[in-house]
Amino acid sequence: MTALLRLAIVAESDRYRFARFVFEAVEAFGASAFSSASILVNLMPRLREDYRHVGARLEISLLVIEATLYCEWNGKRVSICRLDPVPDTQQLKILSEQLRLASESTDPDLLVRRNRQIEMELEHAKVRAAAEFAELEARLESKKAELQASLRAAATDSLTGLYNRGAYDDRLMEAVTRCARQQEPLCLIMLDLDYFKQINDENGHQYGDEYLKRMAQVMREHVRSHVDIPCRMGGDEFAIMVFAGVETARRIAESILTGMLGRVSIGIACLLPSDSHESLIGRADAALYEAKRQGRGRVCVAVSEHAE
Ligand SMILES: Nc1nc2c(ncn2[C@@H]2O[C@H](COP(=O)(O)OP(=O)(O)OP(=O)(O)O)[C@@H](O)[C@H]2O)c(=O)[nH]1
Repeated sequence: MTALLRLAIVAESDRYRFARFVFEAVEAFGASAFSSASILVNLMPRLREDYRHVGARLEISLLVIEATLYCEWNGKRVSICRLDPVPDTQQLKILSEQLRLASESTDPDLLVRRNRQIEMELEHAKVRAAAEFAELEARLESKKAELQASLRAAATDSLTGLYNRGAYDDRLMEAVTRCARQQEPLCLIMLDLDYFKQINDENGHQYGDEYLKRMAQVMREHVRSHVDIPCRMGGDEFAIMVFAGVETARRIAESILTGMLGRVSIGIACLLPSDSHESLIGRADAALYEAKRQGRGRVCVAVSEHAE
């Protein structure tokens, strides 16, 4: 006995599919299509009855037993036609494979199962992709944070937390260019602690460090946060970019002087239309030098500055 085809009848239309496969087999064996058709005509209502009786699913097979093609379901067997010549094993194998492929490609049960499988795989792929995306995003965020932290570190003086010399140079260049183009006020305040060497020598380097930190704190307290830019140039030298006129800069400088108990010399220069950033630094430096020269602990404004 060779089973050529097993099919599940789960919908009315499956009976017709089965009939089509029977005809394919009859044709392949070169048997009489006419007599097979008349048998099928009688068979179809019986299948419908039995399908309705079982309710949901009727398993049906197409078999070759010796020289006869049969249809079998629910323990019932109906002969479709005699096969002459008797097909050999190879022929049966090829036909059975053909029918299997044809029935699988349209088997509603299989299609539903395949769809479910595809849906499940898609769902898994979606979940996997979402997880991978979230992980990628988290990695990107942490890289971004790392990058921002290292950029901040590169621009920050580690002792005081103020901008360092490199950042000061960049920011001043930008500020001069922008303020000159937009005709906005910019003052540069240069500050240098008085007798800091002596403070260090008398109290130790660690005390000196704390003193530098104190200076940074006083500067922060008196500049306008998120507007003006305080920096540590190196050693006991500091600077502030003040985005305002000379009177505001002077007020800030006086407050810092008071905050440091009069022990800092301060020079101020304001941006002139003819200024480059070097000439602005030069005049602020000269004003600071003048403050030192006059005896320290004071604020000097560069000579060419106008009042606000
Ligand atoms: N504690 C400490 N000292 C520093 C640091 N950087 C520089 N110094 C010291 O700061 C001192 C600066 O001395 P000077 O340039 O002579 O300045 P000064 O003693 O304030 O003199 P005047 O500015 O003329 O009043 C030196 O002794 C440096 O060693 C630092 O990060 N920490």
